[in-house]
Order: sequence, then structure tokens, then C-alpha cells
Amino acid sequence: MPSGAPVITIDGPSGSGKGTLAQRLAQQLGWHLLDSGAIYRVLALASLHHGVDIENEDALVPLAAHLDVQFVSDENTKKIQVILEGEEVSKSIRTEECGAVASKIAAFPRVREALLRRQRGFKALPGLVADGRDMGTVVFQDAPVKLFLTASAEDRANRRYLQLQSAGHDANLAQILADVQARDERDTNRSVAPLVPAEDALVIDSSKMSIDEVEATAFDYIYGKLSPTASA
Ligand SMILES: Nc1ncnc2c1ncn2[C@@H]1O[C@H](COP(=O)(O)OP(=O)(O)OP(=O)(O)O)[C@@H](O)[C@H]1O
Ligand SMILES: Nc1ccn([C@H]2C[C@H](O)[C@@H](COP(=O)(O)O)O2)c(=O)n1
Repeated sequence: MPSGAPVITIDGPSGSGKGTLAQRLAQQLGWHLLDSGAIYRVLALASLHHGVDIENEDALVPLAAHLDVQFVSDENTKKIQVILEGEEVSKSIRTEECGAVASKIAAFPRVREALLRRQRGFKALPGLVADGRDMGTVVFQDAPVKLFLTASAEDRANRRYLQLQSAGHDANLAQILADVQARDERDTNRSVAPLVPAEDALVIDSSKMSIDEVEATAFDYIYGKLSPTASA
């Protein structure tokens, strides 16, 4: 295993359960957490706030490089609050619109480059759980444990539908499925850091698995990989 803090990467498409699994693993292990999608979402929101053209890579790069974002752990709830330029944006970055804009601006190579060091800065002892699209393939290529979580587009859309309904929002399943498929298409087919499993990742298809089953499968694999007797 490389020296320094160990990293567990979790990549996968929208709604596959990466964030849920990453939070559970980080909490159980007492490790740090990086929700890299939140960084792209915050950049999307900042570009909308500042009227920056989301088609203009040249204009987005300085915004990405100087993005004033903080992730603050709430002492009581242990939830992470996202602060953009002093304003709490934890909820506003979670809209479908923000996700779609994040996916569009994430296709620009120099935008990704500008966010790379910031993401790597999350690596710290005792360890980091990092979720996103390119955690295992680009950002933490030497991570000792890589997971790729997936599920059918229909199951992922249905999960999002239930999530929105339980939060009291109106939701249209057909529209959500179309949004999920459009985001998959963009994230998978972009020229830089596309959404693909790392060659050394364990792929988990969670379509027919409960969250607890996914967590148990992940922990079995992690302990096998990180135990002192495991070969590198
Ligand atoms: N195995 C599962 N079975 C059923 N529901 C699940 C499962 N995993 C996650 N969910 C639910 O699906 C929804 C989306 O999960 P989550 O936010 O973790 O996905 P994600 O991959 O991080 O999505 P995004 O990339 O869009 O942030 C949540 O409501 C979560 O509780
Ligand atoms: N490592 C990452 C993380 C996220 N993105 C882009 C592509 C996603 O569609 C969008 C939002 O991510 P989410 O919060 O849904 O995980 O951000 C990326 O390109 N690379």
C-alpha cells in the first residue's frame, strides 16, 4: 500500500448510492469524506450566481481556481454543511438543475484540472473516503481500495423519485429517468475523466441490493484489502 493516508474511492453514476455508502463508510471508519460531486455542483451554482457563461471554459477556469467553498461538519448532526462565499448552499446545490449544469461544466478539461489539487487536499490521516466519477481513475489513482457502484437507470430514477417525494417535492418519474439517462450519457462519453470503473475496482451492481447489503459487501472487500496480511 502506498505510504500516507489510505483512500477508498467510490465512483459511479448518479443515484447509484455512492454518497450514501461513502457517508456510512466514513462514519464507521472515522475517516474523512470527500463528496467531489458537491464541488462541481458548487461551481455550477457559483457560475449561475455570477452570470458566468457555462459554455465558456475560459471564463469558468478562474472561477474554479478561486472557488470560495468550505465543507463544515455540524458538531451535533455530523452532517456536512456546504458554504459558498459565506452562504449555506447545502440544499440549493442538490437540485436537478444544478446537477445538470455541474455535469456540463465538468466536461471541460481545464475546469477539472483547476479542481484537482483542491480534491487531493482532502487526503489526510487516518484515511479518506472519496466519492465521484473519477476518484479511482484520476484523482486518487493509487488508492488501495476502489469501488464502482452502479444500478440500472430505472432503479436509480426510482430512488430519486422516492427521495424527492419524501422531501415533499413534486416529482415526475419519466422526467427523472430522462434526466438520469442524459447525465449518464454526458458523464460517460466526455473526452476527459469519463465515468468508467478503474481497472482495479470492485464493481457492485446495487439494483437488487438494499443499502445494508451494499455496505456489508463493501466492508468485506475493504477488510480483505486493508488487513495487514493482504497483498498489495
Ligand atoms: N441500495 C439502495 N437501495 C435503495 N435505495 C438506495 C440504495 N442506495 C441508495 N439509495 C437511495 O437512493 C437515493 C440516491 O442515493 P445517493 O444520493 O447516495 O446516490 P449518489 O450516487 O450519491 O447520487 P448523486 O451522484 O446524484 O449524488 C437516496 O435516497 C438513497 O437513500
Ligand atoms: N468526480 C466527479 C464528481 C462529479 N462530477 C460531475 C458529473 C456529475 O453529473 C455532477 C454532479 O455530481 P453528483 O453530485 O451527482 O455526484 O458533477 C464529475 O465530473 N466528477
